[in-house]
Amino acid sequence: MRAVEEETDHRAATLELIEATRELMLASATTEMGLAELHSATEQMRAITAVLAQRRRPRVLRGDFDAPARARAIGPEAGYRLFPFHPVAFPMEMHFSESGARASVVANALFEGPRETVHGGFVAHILDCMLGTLMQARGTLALTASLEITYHRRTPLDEPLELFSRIVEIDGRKTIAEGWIEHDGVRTAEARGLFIALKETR
Ligand SMILES: CCCCCCCCCC(=O)SCCNC(=O)CCNC(=O)[C@H](O)C(C)(C)COP(=O)(O)OP(=O)(O)OC[C@H]1O[C@@H](n2cnc3c(N)ncnc32)[C@H](O)[C@@H]1OP(=O)(O)O
Repeated sequence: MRAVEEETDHRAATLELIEATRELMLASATTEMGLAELHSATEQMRAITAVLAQRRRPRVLRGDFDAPARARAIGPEAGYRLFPFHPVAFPMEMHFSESGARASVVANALFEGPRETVHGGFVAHILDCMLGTLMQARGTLALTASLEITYHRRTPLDEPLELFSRIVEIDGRKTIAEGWIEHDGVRTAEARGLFIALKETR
């Protein structure tokens, strides 16, 4: 995979920290260790938090706005990782073609809504990311004005999911994009979004 963004050592170290945080979140939420281990782990985590909180920035680090466009210019072999510095965002890497985008993901236990099923809000988050980042990759600074999600069937946890998005129509500042999630070749959810290009430059 070709690296799209230049990373300073500090950003690279932050990436690793965030990856470790994701692993910690899953381990914490699913551990069946005994009381002693739970108390001890909590104490250690609070100690780590105290160290990290000594110097903070007000917001999570952001990726470079142009990085998706650079990935799209390279072609589908280039991967663009969304929200790499944000442990709560759904971890996904998008690949762009001339006309659309795709990604392959697996949703773990942290994203469960109904039993064994991805929460509908995370489905919307994933699809909004697929549509919005495709807009970004096309060089348009646009926000979601509306997003309609149709949940056809349950989107399963711990199973390979294929994500897709494409542009349907462009009319001045308005773009309609659609996206969908497939499991085993069957669509579980679809999205249709209206994006409005901002008047101001970023
Ligand atoms: C810097 C990095 C940025 C990365 C962005 C990635 C995107 C990720 C996707 C997201 O999650 S975005 C976050 C969720 N969305 C928002 O917070 C958007 C909140 N809404 C707004 O900020 C404004 O309503 C919006 C920018 C969408 C539109 O306001 P404007 O003042 O720019 O638009 P205006 O009111 O002039 O309307 C322009 C056209 O769009 C139409 N329009 C606007 N909102 C609409 C709507 N909701 N439904 C239908 N049409 C709508 C409006 O009628 C009009 O049509 P006409 O040109 O034909 O007259």
